[in-house]
Amino acid sequence: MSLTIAFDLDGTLIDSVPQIADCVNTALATRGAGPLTQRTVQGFVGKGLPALVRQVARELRLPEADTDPLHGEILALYTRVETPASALYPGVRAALAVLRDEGHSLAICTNKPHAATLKCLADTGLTLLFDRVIGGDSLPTRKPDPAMLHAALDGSGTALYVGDSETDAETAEAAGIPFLLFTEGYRKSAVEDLSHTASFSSFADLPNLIATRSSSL
Ligand SMILES: O=C(O)COP(=O)(O)O
Ligand SMILES: [Mg+2]
Repeated sequence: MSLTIAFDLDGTLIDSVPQIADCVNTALATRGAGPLTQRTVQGFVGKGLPALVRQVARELRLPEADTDPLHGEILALYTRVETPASALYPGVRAALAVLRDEGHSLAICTNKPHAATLKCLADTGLTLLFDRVIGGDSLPTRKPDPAMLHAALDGSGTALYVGDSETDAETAEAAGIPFLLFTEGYRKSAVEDLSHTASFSSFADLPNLIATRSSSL
């Protein structure tokens, strides 16, 4: 059966924290603030850029009035930063190609800003694999509101969502869509504490996992 499969991006297909931390630290350096470690920045990823900037400002006790300019500067850097192909988690490209060859429709549902998402997909050579790309600023609401996932799935009833975080688990639950949890991303909770249909730790296993699951959808 052919499915529509939506994928989260940061911490799911791409280990993007080094690029995100670079953008954050470049903007902070102009204020004489920071740098933040990649580990700290990783803890702020998953709810979109405005939430990340609020957490950066709180961490460094920056003046409230600086939050909007900081967001604007980080967004401008984020839209231009190069993502190396080596940032893809192992096996991602091959797994996506197999799923396309099997006739599934693929989409992106990420809280990363849309322009930065398009650049990241182009840099890593993934653009043509996806039929739809919904970014964090594509709609009036972000994940965990289910609207983004519904838009990414474009009304398809036979669908799956693949992601790495608490936000993704909540989004899938709110949308009523089966959720496959990639365990090697940026989650903070134990796997058993996240609502999910199945989990996987290697993209080499994903096509088979989806083939097994699709018979019960
Ligand atoms: O929080 C972000 O900006 C992006 O995170 P996501 O790709 O995991 O949704
Ligand atoms: Mg993620």
